[in-house]
Amino acid sequence: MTAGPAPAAREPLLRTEGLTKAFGGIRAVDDVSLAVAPGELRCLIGPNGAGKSTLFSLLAGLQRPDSGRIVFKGEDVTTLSPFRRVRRGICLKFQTTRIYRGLTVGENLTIARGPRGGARAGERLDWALGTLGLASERARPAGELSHSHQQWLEVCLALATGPDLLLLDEPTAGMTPEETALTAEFVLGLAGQGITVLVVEHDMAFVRHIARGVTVLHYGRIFADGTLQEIEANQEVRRIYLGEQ
Ligand SMILES: Nc1ncnc2c1ncn2[C@@H]1O[C@H](COP(=O)(O)OP(=O)(O)OP(=O)(O)O)[C@@H](O)[C@H]1O
Repeated sequence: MTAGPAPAAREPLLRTEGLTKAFGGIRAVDDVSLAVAPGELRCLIGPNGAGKSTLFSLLAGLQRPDSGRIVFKGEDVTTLSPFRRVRRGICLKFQTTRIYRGLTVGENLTIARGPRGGARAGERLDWALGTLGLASERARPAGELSHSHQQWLEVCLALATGPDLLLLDEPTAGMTPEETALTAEFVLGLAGQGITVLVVEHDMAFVRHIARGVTVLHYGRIFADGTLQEIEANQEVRRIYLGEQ
């Protein structure tokens, strides 16, 4: 049997080329070239100050890079505003909550909802609210929710925009191990529904639960990239990040 032609490489959903952002003398993000395939779920890890949040803020358009490009679905979005990126399908869930605490859960969701995604986005949102225990809380002021439910509401608000690429910055911060496990299951569920997800996370229990591709940032650069197994077996990563000698 003769071998057929090699399958065409899949066009990444997101690509960065030489992305760089400095603050004074510190290169927070330093020449980062990254490709994320459609439907991929990837964790971004690295020591404090490695540049993870800055990279996310460049991807979401909250800051402009000094140099380099961001290409999303084949379009150069490097100079687009955050609002226009959301319209194109990139949405960031912040590390800290940005909900309107005095408004109800339902009102927060109404404000966040955009024109993208149609019925499918609505179904995903209903699934998310049910999975995270928020479906019965629609009439409750968001400020009365527990810490974890506020975090989850924030994820749902990002989801309400109908994203193709969801950026989650430390979604399990301050959560119990049980809440962290539920968040990991939920993120796996999101990926199962075709949403591409990049997650910055310090909690290795979460990263292990997800057990997908991992990118390690260190001093603003991509230090290592691979499967969870490859990253955990990498002695240099263990030394810089996992705290081993
Ligand atoms: N607005 C800013 N002004 C000056 N320096 C900044 C600014 N934002 C980030 N930095 C610096 O850039 C570097 C990267 O910071 P960043 O917050 O992106 O790292 P991080 O990997 O997200 O860290 P952490 O895990 O602690 O959240 C750090 O040295 C930080 O002090």
